[in-house]
Amino acid sequence: MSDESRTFRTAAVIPAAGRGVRLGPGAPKALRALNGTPMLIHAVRAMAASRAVSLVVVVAPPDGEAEVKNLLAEHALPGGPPGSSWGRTEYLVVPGGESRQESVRLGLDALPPGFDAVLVHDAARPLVPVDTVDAVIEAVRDGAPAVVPALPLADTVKQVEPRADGSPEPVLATPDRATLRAVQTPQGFDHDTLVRAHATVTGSVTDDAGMIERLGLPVVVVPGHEEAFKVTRPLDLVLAEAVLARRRANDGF
Ligand SMILES: Nc1ccn([C@@H]2O[C@H](COP(=O)(O)OP(=O)(O)OP(=O)(O)O)[C@@H](O)[C@H]2O)c(=O)n1
Ligand SMILES: C[C@](O)(CO)[C@H](O)COP(=O)(O)O
Repeated sequence: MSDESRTFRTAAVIPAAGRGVRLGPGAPKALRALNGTPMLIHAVRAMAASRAVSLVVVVAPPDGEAEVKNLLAEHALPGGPPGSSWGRTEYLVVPGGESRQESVRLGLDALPPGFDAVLVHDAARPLVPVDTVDAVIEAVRDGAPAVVPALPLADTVKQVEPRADGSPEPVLATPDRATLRAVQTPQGFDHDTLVRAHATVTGSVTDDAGMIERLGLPVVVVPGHEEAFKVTRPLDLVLAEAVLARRRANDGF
């Protein structure tokens, strides 16, 4: 990182308030364990691993704020426990909302003044490598108002006419796969632009960059990473454990 990076302040907001319905019954998804450690802690460590990130705001399940604070205090984190000011990275916990969008806005509301850039990172993407995090920050620092990491698609994609009754869905079109990307997080934003988007854009979106698109501002893509996949369904847990086992074998971590 250049000298300039010392004056460019970046915070990370981690929405972690979802239930994880698609993962099946159990604790809220972010609190479920991967290799014995809550998914959320992996995600927090992934953000704090970047030297550019000086504050991590965790948006907890609405009834899980105290539990999340305890988890952050119990697990080793770069910069020390929540509230500590002696370390490089500080941590805050706030309660989340009904939707991902609302949870992100509540996390943004908790940010103290003085941040240039904000990352928004799903707790459900616990294994994103630090190089991907840094690539996103770098592109924001270079002037992009919004940056998303993304990967080309491995499958052919069909546009269909959805059928709620379970009957076969008619195919309407086959979009050119070369122009499509599967979008991941952390997504990175100019701070003021993201705050404006959350204050003014109405209607639901599935990612924060979608709000910037609705403002008519540019969003750019940097390469994502296979290990930044989202833990959504039960098989994703198996994959995440396998990735961690491979890291342990390779790095002794
Ligand atoms: N009200 C919500 C809903 C989701 N999220 C967070 O948004 C991220 C991405 O959402 P997703 O993977 O869809 O999580 P869930 O909403 O928990 O999953 P599901 O739709 O299966 O319930 C997750 O880290 C999740 O905790 C959130 O903070 N607040
Ligand atoms: C933000 C996101 O992870 C980017 O791929 C995704 O849009 C979240 O969507 P979900 O339907 O809430 O999983």
